[in-house]
Amino acid sequence: MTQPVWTPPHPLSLEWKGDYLALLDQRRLPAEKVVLQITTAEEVREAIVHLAVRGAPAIGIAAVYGLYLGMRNFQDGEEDAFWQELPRLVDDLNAARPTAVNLSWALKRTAAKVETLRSRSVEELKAAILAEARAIHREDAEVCRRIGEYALTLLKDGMGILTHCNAGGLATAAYGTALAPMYLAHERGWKLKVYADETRPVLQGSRLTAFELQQAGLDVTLICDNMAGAVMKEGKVQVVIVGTDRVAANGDVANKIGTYSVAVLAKAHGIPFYVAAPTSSIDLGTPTGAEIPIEERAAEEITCGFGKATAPEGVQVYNPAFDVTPAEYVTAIITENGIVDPRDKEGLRRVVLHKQTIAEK
Ligand SMILES: CSC[C@H]1O[C@H](OP(=O)(O)O)[C@H](O)[C@@H]1O
Repeated sequence: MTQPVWTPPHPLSLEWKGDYLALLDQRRLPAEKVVLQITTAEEVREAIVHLAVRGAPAIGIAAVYGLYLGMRNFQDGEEDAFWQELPRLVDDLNAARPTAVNLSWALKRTAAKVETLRSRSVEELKAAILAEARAIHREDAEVCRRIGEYALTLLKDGMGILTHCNAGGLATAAYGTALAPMYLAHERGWKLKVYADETRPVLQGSRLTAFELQQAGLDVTLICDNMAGAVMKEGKVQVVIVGTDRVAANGDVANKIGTYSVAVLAKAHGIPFYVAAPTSSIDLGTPTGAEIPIEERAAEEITCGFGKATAPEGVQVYNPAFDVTPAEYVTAIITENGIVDPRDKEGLRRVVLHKQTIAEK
């Protein structure tokens, strides 16, 4: 099993068990902790599509384990069939969700690694896929810790912090991105007061962020999304920190729907708005936020959330799962290689191409 660099104080989103992938089914949280035993690529794809596993880094990690699970039945001597199936399966897993660039980043990284071994046996190729999955999994925990360390330099003991959606341990291998500084601050005895937006329609904030932080003993207050402006106006919040699914080359940020509204409110109240972003979420190949594909999800997430009808039958619904916050509303992007102004294109390139990236250590 891949051990994260540190053991977070809550259930892990995913664990490799040697011959299957254990996924904490996040659709059942917070009421039930159900662990799925995943043994096929199709099961991984379904888990990503239906948010049993979610969060940009976590779906990238899960997808590469899925690639291994989908290729592991090939035998030596079946090299032609192996090389025919690999790109098809990469594309199939990559199509599970369009917005989080970590999904394609993890799959492309693994496919590129395996490509360098084209002359090897099927057994060696399969071993290389699994080794890359475990490396990406392991690196994520270290990346999150470093994001937490940098983010902590922007926070002060006693601050009120608002966050949106879940960019915590349940969205990553261990500690999370936006939540990483909160866990580190807690370990250092700081008293931060976290305001978690419930984050309609799938409620990642109330079901996951509030769950994680409460489990860890942190001071978390749950609010409805439409209360974010009020808590800012009342002086309860001194900083906002969120995760991201994709940062474009010009610093525009795609994140859970509602993030743009929070960013505009933060700007209106003179509150710093930070985005915690592993460099695997920074996509220099996408020029601006306008080119980031925004996933639209089923109307039922809004009209019949968690099985209770709350809208008239047949009503028209618009359900984009993400929105784009223009760089001008982002105070800074916090990565594992440093803190950068989103409008500093050279700065974004620098942190992404940083010689000290975890992968190159
Ligand atoms: C560090 S996770 C980033 C991102 O992923 C979440 O989306 P979803 O729950 O739909 O996978 C949310 O946008 C988080 O901020």
